[in-house]
Amino acid sequence: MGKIYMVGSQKGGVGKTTTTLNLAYFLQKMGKKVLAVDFDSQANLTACLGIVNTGELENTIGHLMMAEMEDAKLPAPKRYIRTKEGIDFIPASIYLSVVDAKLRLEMGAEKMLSGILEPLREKYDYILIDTCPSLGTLTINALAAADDVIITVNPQLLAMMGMQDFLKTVMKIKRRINPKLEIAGILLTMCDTRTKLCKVLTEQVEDCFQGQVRIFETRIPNTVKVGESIYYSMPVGQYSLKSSASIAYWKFTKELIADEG
Ligand SMILES: Nc1ncnc2c1ncn2[C@@H]1O[C@H](COP(=O)(O)OP(=O)(O)OP(=O)(O)O)[C@@H](O)[C@H]1O
Repeated sequence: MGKIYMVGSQKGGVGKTTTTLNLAYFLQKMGKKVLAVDFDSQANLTACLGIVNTGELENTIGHLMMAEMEDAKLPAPKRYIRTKEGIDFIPASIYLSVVDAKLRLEMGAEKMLSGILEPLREKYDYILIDTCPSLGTLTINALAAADDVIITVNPQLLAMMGMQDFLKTVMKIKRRINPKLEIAGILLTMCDTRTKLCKVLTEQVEDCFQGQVRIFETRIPNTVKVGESIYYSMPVGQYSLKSSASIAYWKFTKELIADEG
């Protein structure tokens, strides 16, 4: 049975999509069967996987969520799961924002994504959910579906802002909806160790969460190679295997699954 990771954060632009994409890439390089789910109406992960006109897509995660809400039969997985570079994925589009608005009025709304992903567990070793930067109904759905959360933090932005709110939401969902939910750890992304600000904010995260939440040893460096790889719709591991970000994401993938045996 596959394990479901949510990659989340209350902040935008902190490397959630980049982490989901590269984790998926390196897991499949290790021979694991991976499904990446774009659960953000910005559809950045979908674009990173080579689909540009996302507005024209029919079988997106938004469409599946709508069908789930309406108790309609879901299409067969082969109709909505696509594959790029060995990574299976479910795309997103702006339609997910329509679903978001409808979800708020729906009874038992927090379990919709779980209803879609549970039957897929048996086909995959890992299911990775890329989420939007909010604490709204979509994020709650992702937390209700996940086993573990990877929290991405960019220590160049005000790293601590909103972290406590995000952790409180995770704990609330664990208590009320999804008792198996755990925090896999905090991943520091876009680290520029040459800058004083990055060092100060990294220490702040360590001081605040050490002993409470795991902080991954691997730090993802800030490098132009990531932007370039996204421009070419590729994981950085594929675009530039020897780049510092690629090496770091490879290390992070091994660190993440090391305890799983
Ligand atoms: N290690 C890195 N080095 C340099 N740039 C990076 C790195 N990681 C991500 N970026 C860039 O930062 C921007 C935001 O990254 P990303 O889309 O992964 O964040 P996000 O948290 O998913 O954003 P959102 O919350 O808007 O979905 C992108 O332009 C991406 O190319």
